[in-house]
Amino acid sequence: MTFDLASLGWDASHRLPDDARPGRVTRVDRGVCTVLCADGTVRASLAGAILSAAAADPVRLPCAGDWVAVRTWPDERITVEAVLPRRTAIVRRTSDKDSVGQVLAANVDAAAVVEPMHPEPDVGRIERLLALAWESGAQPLVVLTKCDLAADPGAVAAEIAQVAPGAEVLAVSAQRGDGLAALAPHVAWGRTLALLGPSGAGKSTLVNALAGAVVMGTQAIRRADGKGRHTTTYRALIPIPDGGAVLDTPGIRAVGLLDAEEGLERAFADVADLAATCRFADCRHEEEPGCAVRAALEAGDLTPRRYESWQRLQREIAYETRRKDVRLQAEQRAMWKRIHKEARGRSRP
Ligand SMILES: Nc1nc2c(ncn2[C@@H]2O[C@H](COP(=O)(O)OP(=O)(O)OP(=O)(O)O)[C@@H](O)[C@H]2O)c(=O)[nH]1
Ligand SMILES: [Zn+2]
Repeated sequence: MTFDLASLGWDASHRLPDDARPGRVTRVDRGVCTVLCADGTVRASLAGAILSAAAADPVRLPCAGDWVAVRTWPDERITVEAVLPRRTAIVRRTSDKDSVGQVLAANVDAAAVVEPMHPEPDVGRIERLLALAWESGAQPLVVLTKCDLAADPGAVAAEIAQVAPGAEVLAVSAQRGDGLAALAPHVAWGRTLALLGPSGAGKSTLVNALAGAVVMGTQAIRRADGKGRHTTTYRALIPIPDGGAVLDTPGIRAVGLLDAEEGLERAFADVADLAATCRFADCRHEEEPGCAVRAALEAGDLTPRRYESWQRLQREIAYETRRKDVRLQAEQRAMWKRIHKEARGRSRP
């Protein structure tokens, strides 16, 4: 089997180590990457250089969507030798314990925040995921699924557009095929669309509709064979027959933000623009005179819900960034201690 990597957006200007060939990671399971190369799909383990880089920073681990350099050894073993520089990366904070980043998807051109219209979209979750999407460097959009179940899909889409400045908002029904044409430009030749959303939002159903075939197990199918509720247990990049790819992320329950100030500014451009016109540059939007944010709240141009959502996400980012800095400082101190100890050991007669 041969595969045209250009259909997935391969950029031939990437430099590869000698004896290595390019490929794109379609999924990762416990350190083993499935990589789509020009001569077909291979399973590859991680080279030592990647493992040691990842020990210092888990963001260096390959993830779905990464372009990598693959090498086949004389004993037929296949390894991923390097992760090529990412154009875009969707990074979340992993656990609440330590402020560490985890890449959910790499090199995607568009990042769709997928949220069901029925029973009703979770506006706060859309805002949070939009901040993550903007931060990634990809073009964010909002895909409202299951529009066949909504009484007035147009009204819901218009309402969500209010909290998604700069992002296209689409209403789709994978079941009926409604609205899918509007997504086509994002999964065209050379382009990759990532789907971000909660379990049950209909991401797998959407992937199948876009791929024109059943490539992902959906919840409905899974229920039939009595398995668990969360159907997508891995991140997967799915090539689309006419070129392009969709990258499905697992039903992510919690998405923490980390170092996402810029993403937040973009996702809340309306509020950030207001804040920029407050009389004082360091306005806390409390009692200060000439506060444009308070004025907008009083005039009803800004909803208290959105204002509070913005403040909450700002606080979260500030807190996590501080925690990460503290952790990095502690790691650095531990490293210096070790170096000094070793040096003392060596200088002893
Ligand atoms: N009515 C209607 N139901 C849909 C539509 N799309 C998906 N569903 C249903 O919604 C449920 C969840 O869909 P999935 O595609 O499995 O959801 P998912 O986001 O992939 O969930 P995870 O795999 O757990 O992350 C299934 O029962 C689907 O049949 C749609 O357009 N209309
Ligand atoms: Zn103000």
